[in-house]
Amino acid sequence: MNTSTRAPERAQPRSAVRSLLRLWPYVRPVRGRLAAAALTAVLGSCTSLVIPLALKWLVDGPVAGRDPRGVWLGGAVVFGLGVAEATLFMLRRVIVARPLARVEADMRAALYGHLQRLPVVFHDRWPSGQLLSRGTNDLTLVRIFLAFPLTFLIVNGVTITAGFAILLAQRWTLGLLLLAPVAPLIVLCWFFENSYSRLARTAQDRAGDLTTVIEESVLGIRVIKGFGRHRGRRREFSALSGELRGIELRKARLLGMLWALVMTLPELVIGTALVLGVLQVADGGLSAGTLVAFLSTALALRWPVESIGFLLAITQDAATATDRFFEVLDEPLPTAAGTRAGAGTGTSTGPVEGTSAPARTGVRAAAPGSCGSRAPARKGTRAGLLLEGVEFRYPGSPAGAEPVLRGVDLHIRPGETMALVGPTGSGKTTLTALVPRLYEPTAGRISLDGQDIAALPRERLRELVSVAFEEPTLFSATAGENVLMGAEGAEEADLMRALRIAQADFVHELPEGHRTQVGEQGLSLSGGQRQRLALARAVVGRPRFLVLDDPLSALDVHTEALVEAALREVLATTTALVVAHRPSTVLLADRVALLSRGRVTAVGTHHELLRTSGEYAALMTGRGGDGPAGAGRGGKAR
Ligand SMILES: Nc1ncnc2c1ncn2[C@@H]1O[C@H](COP(=O)(O)OP(=O)(O)OP(=O)(O)O)[C@@H](O)[C@H]1O
Repeated sequence: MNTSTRAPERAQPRSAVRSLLRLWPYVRPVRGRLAAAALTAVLGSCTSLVIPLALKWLVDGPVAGRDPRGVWLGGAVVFGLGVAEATLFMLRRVIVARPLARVEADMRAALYGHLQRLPVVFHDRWPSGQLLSRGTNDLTLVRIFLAFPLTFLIVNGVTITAGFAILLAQRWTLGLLLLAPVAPLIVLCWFFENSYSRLARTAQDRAGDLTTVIEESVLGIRVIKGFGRHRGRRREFSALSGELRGIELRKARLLGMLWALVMTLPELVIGTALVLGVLQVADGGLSAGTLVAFLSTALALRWPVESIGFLLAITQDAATATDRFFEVLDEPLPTAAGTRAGAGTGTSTGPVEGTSAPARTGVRAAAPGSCGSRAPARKGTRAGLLLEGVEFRYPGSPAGAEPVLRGVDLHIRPGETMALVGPTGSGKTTLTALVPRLYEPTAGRISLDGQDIAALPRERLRELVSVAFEEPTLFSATAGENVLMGAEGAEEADLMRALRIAQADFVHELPEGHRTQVGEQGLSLSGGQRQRLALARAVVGRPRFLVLDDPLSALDVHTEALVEAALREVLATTTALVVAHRPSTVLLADRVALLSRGRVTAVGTHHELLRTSGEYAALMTGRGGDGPAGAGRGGKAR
C-alpha cells in the first residue's frame, strides 16, 4: 500500500490512565452527571448483592419452617429487589446518555476547529482519512469508554469488594478459596493490557489508512474508471483491509484468551466451594441457607469479574483513540501575527544560503527599484506588493535540497497587474501561496503597502488578499454561498457583480438560480463553470490584492475572451499577481516576471521580454517544450 496515505506513526509505550486523564477538560462539565450515574450503578449492583441475603433468610426461615406466608413474602422481597436493580441500571443509562453525547460533540468541535486553523503544511503531511477517522471512529470509542468501562470498572470494583466482604463474613474459609484466583488474574490483565494496547494502536492507524484509500477512490472515481484501474485499486484496498482484519483477529484472539481464563478460574473455584460447602452442610457445620446465600453471592460476582477483560479492552481502545485525538490537537497553531510560524514542522525558518540578489538575464522593471533591489533603503515603506529576498523550502524536503524559491525580489506597484510566467515546476504556485500566508517563507519578507504580512493579523490579511487557485474547489452548498465565501458580509449585490465579472451568468440559468446546490466539490458543474465560480469568489470582496493561479485555464476561447474583458475591469482597481501559462492571460498584465528554477530571472513588459529573454520567448512560442504556444496573437503590449 502506498505509505503516503499513512499518518506520521507515533505509537509509543504509554500509560492508558495518563492518556485518559487528558479527557478531563471535556469531562469536567458533565462530572456531576457521571458521578450520579456511577452512584446509581453502584446502588444497583449492591442491590444485586442483597438478593442472596434475602434468599438465605428465605431458605433458613420460612422454607425450613414450612411457612407459606413467609415464602410468599420472601419471594416478593426478592422480586422487588430484582425490579429495583433493573430500574437503577436503566436510570444510569438515562442519566449519562445526554452528557456523553455533549462530550463527544465538544471534542469533535475542538478537533474540527483546530484542523481549520492548522497551517497548510500540516494538511500536506496528514492524510485526510487519518483525520476523518480521528474525528469519527475514535471519538465514538471515547464516548463508549465514558458510558461503560469508566463507570463499570468503578462499579465492579466496589461490587467485588463488597461481595467478598459478604463471602468472608459468611464462611471465611470458603471466601478465601474464592479469593485465590485474584493474584493470577491481576498478572494476566497486566500482560493483556500491554499486548492489546499495541494492537489497538496499529488497528486504529490502519483503519485511518483505509478511510484515506476509500476517500481517494471515491473522489478519484473518474480517473480510476477512465484508466480502468478499479482492479488495481481493489487489490490495494483488499491488501490493506486484509492487514486490518488480521490485526482485529489478533485482538479478538487475545481478548478471547483472557476471557476464557477470566471465566474458567472463578468457575473452578466456585465448583470447588460448592463441593466443600455441600460436605459441610452434610456434616451439619453449615446451614443450607448460608450455602445458598454463599453460592448466590459468588454467582452474582461472576459478571463483574468476567467483564473485566472486555472493559479493559474498550479502555485500551479509548486510550489509543485519546492519544490519536490529542496528536492532532497538540499540533501547534501558527502564531497570529508577528512571527514566522514555520508551521511547526521543524523546518528551518532562519535565513539560509541563496538569498543574494538573483542573476537577471532579462530586462529590469521600467521603474527604478521596482525589481531587483535586495534590501532597499526604504524597506517596507513601498506601496503595492513587495517581495524581498524571499526563499522557500517545503517542510520535510531532504536536507541539502535546493529551495523551491531563492532570492525572489519583486515589486508590484499599486494598481499594477504582474503576470508570473515560468516553466512547469519553476515555483509559480508556491510563490502565490506565500502571499496569503498559506506557507511561510523560510527567508526574506513579503509586504503589502509597506506592512510585513508576517505581522498582519490573519483576518486583516484575508481582507486584503483574495486568491483563486488553479484547482477550483467548490463546497457542497449553493452556487451563491460558494461565491460569498470569498468575503465576510458580502451581499446579494456583490454576488451579482462578482458573477458578472467572472462571466458566471450561467448560474442564473441553473434550476434555482444562485440558490442551486452544486454537488460535492462542484462536480455537477463543468470545469470552466467551476473555475468561473472560483474567480467570482476571489473578486466578490473587492480585494486590494488579487492572486490568481492560472484562472482561465479551463475556459474555451470564447468564454476566456469574455472573462478577460471583465477581469480587466477588476484588475484596473487592484494590485494583482497572475500566474499565466497562456499568452492571452499574460496580455492582461502590465508587466511580466519570468520565474526560472525558483528565481526571478527577468521582469519587463511582454514585448520587452520577447525581445530580450530567449527563455521567455521559447515559453511563449511553445519552443521551450513546457510553455504555451501561440504567443503574441494580437494582444496588448503595455
Ligand atoms: N506540497 C509540496 N511539498 C513538497 N514539494 C512541493 C509541494 N508542492 C510543490 N512542490 C514542489 O515545488 C516545486 C514547484 O512547484 P509549483 O507547483 O510551485 O510549480 P509551478 O511552477 O506552479 O508548476 P506548474 O506550472 O506545473 O503548476 C516542484 O518541484 C514541486 O515538486
